[in-house]
Amino acid sequence: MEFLRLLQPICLAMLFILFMLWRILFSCWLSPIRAYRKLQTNGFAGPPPTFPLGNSSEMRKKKNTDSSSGSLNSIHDIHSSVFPYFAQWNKSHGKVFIYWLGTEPFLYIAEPEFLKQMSSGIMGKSWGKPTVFKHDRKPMFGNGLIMVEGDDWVRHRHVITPAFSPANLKAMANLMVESTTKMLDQWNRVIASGNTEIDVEREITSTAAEIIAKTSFGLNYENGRKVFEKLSTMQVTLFRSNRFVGVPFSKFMYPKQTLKARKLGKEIDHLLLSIITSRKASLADHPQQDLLGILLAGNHGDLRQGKKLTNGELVDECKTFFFGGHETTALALTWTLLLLAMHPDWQAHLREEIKEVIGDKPLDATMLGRLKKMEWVMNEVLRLYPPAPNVQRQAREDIRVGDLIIPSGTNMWIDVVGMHHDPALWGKDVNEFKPERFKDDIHGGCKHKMGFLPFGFGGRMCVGRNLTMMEYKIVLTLILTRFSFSLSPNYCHSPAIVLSLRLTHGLPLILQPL
Ligand code: HEM
Repeated sequence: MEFLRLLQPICLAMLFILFMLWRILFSCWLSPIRAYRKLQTNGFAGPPPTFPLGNSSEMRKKKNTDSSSGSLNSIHDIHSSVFPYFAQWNKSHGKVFIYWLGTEPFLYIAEPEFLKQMSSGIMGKSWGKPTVFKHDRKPMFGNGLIMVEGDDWVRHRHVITPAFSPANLKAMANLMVESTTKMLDQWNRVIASGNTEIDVEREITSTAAEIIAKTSFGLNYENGRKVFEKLSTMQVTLFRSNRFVGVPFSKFMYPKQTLKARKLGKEIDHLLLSIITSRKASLADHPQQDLLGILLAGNHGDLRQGKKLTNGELVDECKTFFFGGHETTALALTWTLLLLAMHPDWQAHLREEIKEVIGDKPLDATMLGRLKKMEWVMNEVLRLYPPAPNVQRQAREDIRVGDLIIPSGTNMWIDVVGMHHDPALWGKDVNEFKPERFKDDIHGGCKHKMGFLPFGFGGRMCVGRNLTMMEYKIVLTLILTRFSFSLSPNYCHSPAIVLSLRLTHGLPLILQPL
């Protein structure tokens, strides 16, 4: 009897261990293999994976050998340096194939017609985001608009979209002028002290952070800086550690980074929650016209009726705005300054246009729409150096593309850099800086409308693109009217992916006041 009583907990413990082993075996081995077989029987192939790393070790090896700085001759031909493994597999497997991140199969897509057919019948709310990235990026975006799915995505998008309306954005123009002018005054002081070389990447990034802190949260830079610094540290911790994404238990291989990212995530949540709580308390007496103020003012009604975000959701959206709102725009501007430094003729064209459109009048948001050449330049920069270098999806239903079926649950990786640098879509001059491509064609002469995707596609297209366009034009106009610039001999060209497409060694420019 006594023996039986002792046996019971041991049996239960063994059952539990067996259950856990079964779950691990199922999620790390059986389920991915089943997904892989399904993809294979549906006609998809790719580089052979090994268990449990998939193709990750091959990808890491290629990255380590191929991502050295490029020569200035083929400077913009970046696909083979930022995604050397994809460039290699493009040659052997074409523009649609399967590769593995750990035990997660991904369908790689760099073929616009395939993308068009795949996405034509799918609404924004019916797309998923790969579960492996949702876990991986949780401290960064939580369940903000970039990651949320289904009816929750509809509710978030419904509350957020009006905050980015042209009327609301116009009210932010003065704040942008103010922060940029402060930066340029500082450049003048540095130059007056005898130093004509400035790392403009650092300067633009911190001004873009100041702009988003003011336009999103009505914060001065000091308060915004705290959130910004923690987010930047988290980004580097999460995305520069060369981790094995998708490999089971890989987070235990880097416990220090995992714990650091989690701790930073909590600190940021805490900071943002205190900002939101105090803003809510003062909403009636001090309504503010920044993004958070507009969100809070519109955020009434019943959660179930789809009109309201909880405090936790607001925190996640603020993180998303902070990250999505400053880094991508700062990168668009920084890559532009690199290209304009290399092409002084385009600096001159833009100055001429600014003179015609704005003249000596104070800069005002209503004038910006007439800066057409600046739009061509922006598009060409986003084509050559897209700050968001890829877009990811997960199928939530079986999707038919011609004779092929993409099974529900399939992860997809859309290679934006690959499509933007594909000579079959853009012609032989694909790697040349030619803003005039966009003169009479919003697709820049690309042979397929879905070959140019700097802001994503379909219902999930970037919600902040109008804000970006306004900030881009204001900052660039002010820089061009006050300075001419050329590339410093200290510049080292080494674009790299750290979630976004970034410059590894900054952008030192030689500046000359006009
Ligand atoms: C040059 C600047 C920018 C670029 C290149 C860019 C790029 C993108 C891309 C490619 C997507 C689609 C992601 C996907 O489909 O998975 C996206 C979505 C998004 N972007 Fe941007 N973005 C920029 C600026 C901004 C700004 C300024 C904000 C906000 C302040 C912002 C907020 C968002 C949000 C919230 C989404 C998710 C939309 C949804 O899924 O419904 N972005 N962005």
